[in-house]
Amino acid sequence: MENFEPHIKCSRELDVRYAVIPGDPMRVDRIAEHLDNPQLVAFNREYKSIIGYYKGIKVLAISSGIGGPSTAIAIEELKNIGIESAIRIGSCGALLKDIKLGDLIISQAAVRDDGTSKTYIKEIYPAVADIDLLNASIECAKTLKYNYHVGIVRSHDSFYIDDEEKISRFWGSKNILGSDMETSSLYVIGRLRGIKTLSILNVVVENEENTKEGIGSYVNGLDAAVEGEKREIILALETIYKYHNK
Ligand SMILES: O=P(O)(O)O[C@H]1O[C@H](CO)[C@@H](O)[C@H]1O
Ligand SMILES: O=c1cc[nH]c(=O)[nH]1
Repeated sequence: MENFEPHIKCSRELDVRYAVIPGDPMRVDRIAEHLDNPQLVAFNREYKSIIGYYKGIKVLAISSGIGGPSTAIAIEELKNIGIESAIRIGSCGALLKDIKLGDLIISQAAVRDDGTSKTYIKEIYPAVADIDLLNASIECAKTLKYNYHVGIVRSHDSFYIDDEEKISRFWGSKNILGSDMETSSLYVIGRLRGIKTLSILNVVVENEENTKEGIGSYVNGLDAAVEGEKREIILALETIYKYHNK
């Protein structure tokens, strides 16, 4: 009998090593457009999954939902079904002014300003990308001629707190490139469980732009952030292809 994981509702029978992980379940459908023979696997809670092929390589696309807790559950259950490498394709706010809408941030490491990863291990344990996936993605981004930045991001838990602007300015002043809500959990828990991880982020809010308005225009499909999303999908899939064939 197939042993389905309780939240993601996927099993080892999928026989897949690579996962692409957006936060938003709707982004899974947009990943499907880049795969051959995409098939819906499951849609339970925030976890929507499809399986398909990219240039002959089997890939699972599965949403993580928002934040560390749901991401942690996804990583744990993906490990159980045999995933070896996972690339997040997320959206983020830029913390520096030369990083523009639709630019990609290839996250080398993350500031652990989330709660979830701290429940696993103390903050002196670093949140860093897998070096092979990181290098492959940089090479692919160069070949594709995308606008990209490589550096450290900050993952946080609270979107609408009163002093978010002040906090963002502080981290920007420390040369942190952008902020999201999942990269640090992905990197720490992935590392602890032996899954190679990388997080590629699409800038949907520029530095000092109003966060709510920026995200609103992204979800309404109005601007360069939509092109950025397409690019991060292609970059993640090309990275898997390059890494697989190294
Ligand atoms: O677009 P996703 O991948 O969900 O990423 C970002 O968007 C959500 C907030 O709008 C958070 O999950 C944040 O990390
Ligand atoms: O500003 C932003 C935009 C997206 N996601 C975040 O976490 N912050």
